[in-house]
Amino acid sequence: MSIFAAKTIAVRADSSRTTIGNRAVLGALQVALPTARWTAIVGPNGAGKSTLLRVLAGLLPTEGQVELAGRPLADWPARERARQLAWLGQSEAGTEDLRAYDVALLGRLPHRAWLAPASAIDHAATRSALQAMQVWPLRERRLGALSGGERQRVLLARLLAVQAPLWLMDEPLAHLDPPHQADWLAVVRAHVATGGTVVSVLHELGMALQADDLLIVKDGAVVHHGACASPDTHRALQAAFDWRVSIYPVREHWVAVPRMAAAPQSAAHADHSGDPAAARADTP
Ligand SMILES: Nc1ncnc2c1ncn2[C@@H]1O[C@H](COP(=O)(O)OP(=O)(O)OP(=O)(O)O)[C@@H](O)[C@H]1O
Repeated sequence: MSIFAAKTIAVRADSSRTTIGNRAVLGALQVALPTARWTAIVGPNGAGKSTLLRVLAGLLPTEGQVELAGRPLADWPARERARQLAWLGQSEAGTEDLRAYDVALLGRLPHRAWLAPASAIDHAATRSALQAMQVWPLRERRLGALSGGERQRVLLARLLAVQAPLWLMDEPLAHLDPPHQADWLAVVRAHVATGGTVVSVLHELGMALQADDLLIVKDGAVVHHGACASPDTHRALQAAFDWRVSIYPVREHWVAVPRMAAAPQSAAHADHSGDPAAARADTP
């Protein structure tokens, strides 16, 4: 059983400040992200979303403490931590000459002894991850020779191959077409349904609203953390984007539509869904 199963909080950050160089990028933060839920981190450009994700992953030092499953990150042996937390960064580079198969196999490194060859279990996990992302047929191709979407799916396969309970992902849907976005959502939902935890930075608000919870970041601060379906969360989301986004229900989902600055109020507030709840999240 995963050590996360007994914890209600998968990852927690309690920090007074995070700096990059001499620049304070994040202010004081108290973030506690629950186990077995999918949290999407959203906010305007430059708000500090990627920085926060890197802090949660222990990739960027912060003035304070980050805990993974109730234990300070610094207290985790590196290999054990790498088995618990799978990471996908934004615009990752450095493995362009590797075959897609070998890129996904990198996800198995935390499971392998130093310099030990990959085991049958490692190969099975790699194959299953590549198949889940529908890139098994591309396994012999170099990463650098793949399209943007194919490449992203190989990197997602590397994350899956770790078989970690916690996934931290920066823009996982980058370059993915709608069917592959839907497939990724299904993979995330299956992970969460079996007790896994997902934290992802997402720019596409319609996709972010499919998560369980939103963590809204603005100007280096967390301004809201709440359920995606909550009206309070919708209002906080709109406020974070200076009311330049409208939110409407469509069947069981929420959609977010950018609003043109000069659009007449009546047009910007138009609701074609027929659901009277549609208008409620649209007013400052
Ligand atoms: N290496 C760096 N050196 C200096 N400043 C940085 C560095 N990386 C990020 N920043 C700054 O920190 C702030 C937060 O950046 P971050 O990438 O976390 O924002 P973000 O919310 O993810 O933005 P975006 O939506 O544009 O991807 C920005 O003002 C950015 O310019």
